Amino acid sequence: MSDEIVISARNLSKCYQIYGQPIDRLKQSIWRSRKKFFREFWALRDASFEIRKGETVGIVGSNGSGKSTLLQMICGILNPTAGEFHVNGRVAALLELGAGFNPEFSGRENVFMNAAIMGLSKPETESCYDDIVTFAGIGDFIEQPVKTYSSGMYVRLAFATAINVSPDILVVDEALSVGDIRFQQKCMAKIKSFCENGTVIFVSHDTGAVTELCSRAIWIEKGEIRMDGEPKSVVESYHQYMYEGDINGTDAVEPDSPLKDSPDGDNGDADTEAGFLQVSDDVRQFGNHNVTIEKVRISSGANCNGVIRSAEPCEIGLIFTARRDIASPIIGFLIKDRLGRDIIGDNTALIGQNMSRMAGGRRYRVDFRLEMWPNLCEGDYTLSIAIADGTVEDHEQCHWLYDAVAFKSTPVKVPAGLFSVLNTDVRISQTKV
Ligand SMILES: Nc1ncnc2c1ncn2[C@@H]1O[C@H](COP(=O)(O)OP(=O)(O)OP(=O)(O)O)[C@@H](O)[C@H]1O
Repeated sequence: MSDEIVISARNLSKCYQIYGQPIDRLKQSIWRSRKKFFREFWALRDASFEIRKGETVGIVGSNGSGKSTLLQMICGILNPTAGEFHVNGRVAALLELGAGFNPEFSGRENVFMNAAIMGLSKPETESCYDDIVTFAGIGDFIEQPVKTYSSGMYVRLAFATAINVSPDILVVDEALSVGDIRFQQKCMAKIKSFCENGTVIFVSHDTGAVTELCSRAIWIEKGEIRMDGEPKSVVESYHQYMYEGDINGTDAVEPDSPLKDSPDGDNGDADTEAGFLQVSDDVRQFGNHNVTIEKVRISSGANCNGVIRSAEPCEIGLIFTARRDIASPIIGFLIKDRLGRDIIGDNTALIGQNMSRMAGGRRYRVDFRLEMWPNLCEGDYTLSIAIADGTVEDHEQCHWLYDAVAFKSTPVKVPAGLFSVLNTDVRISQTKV
């Protein structure tokens, strides 16, 4: 990444005019600015940021938060209502693929026309033409009018054109549908290789892809930038916001309210709690605090919270106190890798474990026993733990601890991907030729 700023936005805003009924539009055109027949809706307000050359920026946010509006302004498809905006370089938009194609023109003519719109000279387009045709893989159809193309062929050619004309900035909407699974993977591989050197802006609901692909993330909510920074923290705050939406209005007790004494008088036992780590205050966490997770442990044999070896049994344990009755507890864990990608997770509801009501004022311990720790890539991982009340579809988060424990996982054999199965038989047979 260089220091060169390729996109800069200052107080960028977009306001739509919402008309109650179609006739109001006509009235507005007659009355002009003397009377207002619409209400204003600010899809984006005061967005300020700078994007440097080589950055891969993921944009996250809930539905209708303003992500596409921002992308469309970056690509010049929409004009801002207010604010300043500068783009330094050629932008390839993978948004509405093929929107600029003329159906009567052949594929070849459309490639040249689109490339010209993106600022390429004829010799420049000629030099990348073969790459475009090879990437699109539509064979002789390239000489046919695009109105004869299937929808898949249409987007293949549009994608191939956009990505092969050496753009400086690639703008991608994840909702982009680019044909069959093989072509989608080819597109993702192309986008990933572009990410290595080019500048990419990437809108996605797949927060795992954002932490994996991006060097920076911007979270937009209700038309405003809520957070801009390192992808893992931005995604965690966004997740937290999404869950807190569920728990608004609950009469949660204060996190620091005194705990009731346990009716059993059982407030911890040094022997049974061996290896458990006290949750420290600096662990990122959220929830309504109807439950407080106090201690956590991941262990394998004699190893606690340090190194977990593949193919060995593993236990994940937590000790918590219910401050209120929890009618339908769901307890789960999530293992993430160093890029924040979710690798393994499970919870009592998915396991089918029947969980009875947990009584307020009592202290509980839950242990997950994993028969065999999977063969994960060698590296650093974290354990997140959560307790919710409700069903998988509809619940309140009581206490969620992000990355409560960090540990290393060592494989029994080097996996070719993120992990591998533990035992694979190979059978070789031969016949005479
Ligand atoms: N042409 C338009 N006229 C009026 N309102 C619009 C128009 N286009 C978008 N909006 C509104 O602006 C808001 C932001 O829309 P936008 O498409 O940018 O959201 P988004 O974050 O991309 O959503 P999603 O994740 O669902 O794709 C939404 O409330 C949407 O209804």
